[in-house]
Amino acid sequence: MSRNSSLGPTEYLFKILVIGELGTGKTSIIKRYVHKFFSQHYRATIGVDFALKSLEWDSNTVVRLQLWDIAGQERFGNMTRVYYKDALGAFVVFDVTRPATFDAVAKWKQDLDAKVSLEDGTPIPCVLLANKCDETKEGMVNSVAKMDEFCKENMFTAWYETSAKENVHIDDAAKTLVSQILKYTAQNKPTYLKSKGQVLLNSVPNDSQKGCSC
Ligand SMILES: Nc1nc2c(ncn2[C@@H]2O[C@H](COP(=O)(O)OP(=O)(O)OP(=O)(O)O)[C@@H](O)[C@H]2O)c(=O)[nH]1
Repeated sequence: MSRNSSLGPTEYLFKILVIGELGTGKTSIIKRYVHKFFSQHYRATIGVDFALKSLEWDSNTVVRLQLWDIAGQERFGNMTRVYYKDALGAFVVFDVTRPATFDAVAKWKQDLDAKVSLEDGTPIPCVLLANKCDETKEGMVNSVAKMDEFCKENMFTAWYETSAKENVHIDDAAKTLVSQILKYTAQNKPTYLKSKGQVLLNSVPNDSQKGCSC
């Protein structure tokens, strides 16, 4: 593998939130993505849980995702502002077999956008996950056109039908989210990374940025 510097690849650490109603599959999606594992057993998350996923993005870039698995019941608590602080991306998850969980998506997104934003005031990149697609033969509760429109109205970067059980589209959704964050960080480095408290390790110095950018 070729490296463009003796300093090694640039390493990013991104804080990513996973939010949505109770039992929609947030923990299961993270377990599938990070540990390649699925369990039917349901144990509600209390407060928040964490997982770390490392991605060799390309030969010059390593991305570490710090995944914050936030309990569904937290929408009614007063800790979300604390949990959301300095997040650079988010997934909002709903359960395609329970329309009420889709009805709550806009509330989660509004709560998110009210409490965290990018330096320029725009919402952080956020991907909507229509989870448990393995359980619906007819497909989505909503049509593709309706989902596209909903995402536009609510400023989601993209949406995917996912299944933690059968490992459908989880990697794709994560790639979309990470590429959106990288696009933003590439345009706003280094002040953005500094101000958000992100770790940028082994950064390749350029003319305007000598030495450590941490
Ligand atoms: N069929 C199917 N079941 C799933 C899928 N994802 C999760 N489940 C099941 O749904 C239940 C809830 O999943 P969790 O991952 O614990 O849900 P959660 O969103 O983390 O729940 P809270 O911690 O309460 O917010 C569990 O019984 C899982 O096995 C999926 O893609 N397909």
